[in-house]
Amino acid sequence: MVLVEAMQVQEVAVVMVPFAAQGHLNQLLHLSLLLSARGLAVHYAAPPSQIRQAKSRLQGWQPAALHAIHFHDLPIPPFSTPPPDPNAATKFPNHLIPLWESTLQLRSPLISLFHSLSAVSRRLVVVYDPLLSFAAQEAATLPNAEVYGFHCVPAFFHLSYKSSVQDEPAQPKPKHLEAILCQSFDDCFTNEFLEFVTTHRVLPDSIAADGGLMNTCRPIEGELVDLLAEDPFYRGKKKLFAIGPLNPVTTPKGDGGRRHACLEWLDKQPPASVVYVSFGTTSTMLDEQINELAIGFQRSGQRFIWVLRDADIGDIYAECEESRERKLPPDYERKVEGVGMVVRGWAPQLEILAHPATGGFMSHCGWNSCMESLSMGVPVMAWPMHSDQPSNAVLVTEFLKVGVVAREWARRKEILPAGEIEESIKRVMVSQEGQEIRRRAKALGNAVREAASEGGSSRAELDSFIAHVSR
Ligand SMILES: O=c1ccn([C@@H]2O[C@H](COP(=O)(O)OP(=O)(O)O[C@H]3O[C@H](CO)[C@@H](O)[C@H](O)[C@H]3O)[C@@H](O)[C@H]2O)c(=O)[nH]1
Repeated sequence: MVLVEAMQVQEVAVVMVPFAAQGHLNQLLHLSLLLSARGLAVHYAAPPSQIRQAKSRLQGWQPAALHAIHFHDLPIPPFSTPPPDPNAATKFPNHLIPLWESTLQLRSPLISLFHSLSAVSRRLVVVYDPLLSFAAQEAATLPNAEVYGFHCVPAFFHLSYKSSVQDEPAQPKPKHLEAILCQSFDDCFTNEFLEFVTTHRVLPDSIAADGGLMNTCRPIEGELVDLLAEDPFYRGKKKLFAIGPLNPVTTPKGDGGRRHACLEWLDKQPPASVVYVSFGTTSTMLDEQINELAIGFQRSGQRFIWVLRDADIGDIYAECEESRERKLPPDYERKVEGVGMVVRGWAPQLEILAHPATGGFMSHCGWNSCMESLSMGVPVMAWPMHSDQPSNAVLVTEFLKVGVVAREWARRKEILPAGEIEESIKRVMVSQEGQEIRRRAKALGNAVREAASEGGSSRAELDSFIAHVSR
């Protein structure tokens, strides 16, 4: 009986179609590993440099786990990889648009892949990023295919974004959520990106999706997932599976290789004493702001690890047309030695957040960072930059109350002075108010980890998704 079930599972081929950006590649790679660990045959299809990037930056899994995934390097035409512009009017990574334009050419190699897998599988299950919804349109033409949209952002973002843009009357919301969900955030996206989305109709309104998968969970926003499931797109027809966090929630053990120096340093610090600072892979700070951050951290007197890097370029393995030297105040790293560490390359964020010495996270609130922080019980100092981040910051600080706003969205065009940076660090790390925030973050972390463990709600929804696609 067990053997028959296992064979049936193998008759299902799951194909992941991630959008080309670290925050998107990463979530679908975690999901691939979760599904393949449960016996499904998983295929991950993307341009070669994106696959290489996703694999090399994976955290929380033993590298050998990757051998179970079938990676498909799909060709795309050459594209330019300009550097990010720190002086741009908004922080949205417009410099990635040439890459995204080029990934529109994935349609043809994807069709070939879908056809060949469909021919040898009882069922083809395509999990696609809605920013590449042509993948769903193509797969849906095959008789044995099912398509599931994968949402890289929380239900909160969908609900608040829909409230701000939709022409039809907004979906009624419970009174207590009305104010929090109806805030609108200007300038989250650039006109160039919105034009890209509209011109290529990468997000058509009515994709024939069979359901949706969300990297979120009931302890974080169960009520909001239920509300989203009431949306006319899902109501009564399609199932939404809240299966997050997708990142491993037990302290990652490392792979026996050399540990990053910042982890060795963290080992020597007192519990919950270090502020981790990182603004993800799509944001670039002005030199003036870097200077204020440096002074603010130093003045706060708190220990810190600061990941000081620009946004990724389109192909991180290509030579960048120009690279910027990010200056710190003179002799800064020597002056903060023992208290603060500046990391200029890639930091092991998941391990840092899971480390008992980490007590707070100054973050741009990208959804991976939010989920990683929420699952490790680390409170947030929110500094949103673009996209879903302003609304994620509201979710974390106003709805969940596990963080403070470090930089208000309304002040996005200002250089935030060192004094205010110092203040938000102290609010979380050492104030009376911070004590309560830290307590809530810890309790939520426990609940999120339970949700992802045996008997938890996210595990049950993942089981239900696996049973559904393997039926
Ligand atoms: O030195 C570093 C820098 C980043 N990370 C990891 O990189 C990921 C960053 O992802 P995220 O926090 O989501 O930020 P972005 O890279 O900015 O992600 C983009 O994609 C996300 C998912 O759609 C959106 O929520 C964001 O707004 C969008 O900017 C996380 O897993 C981090 O752990 C590291 O491990 N080390």
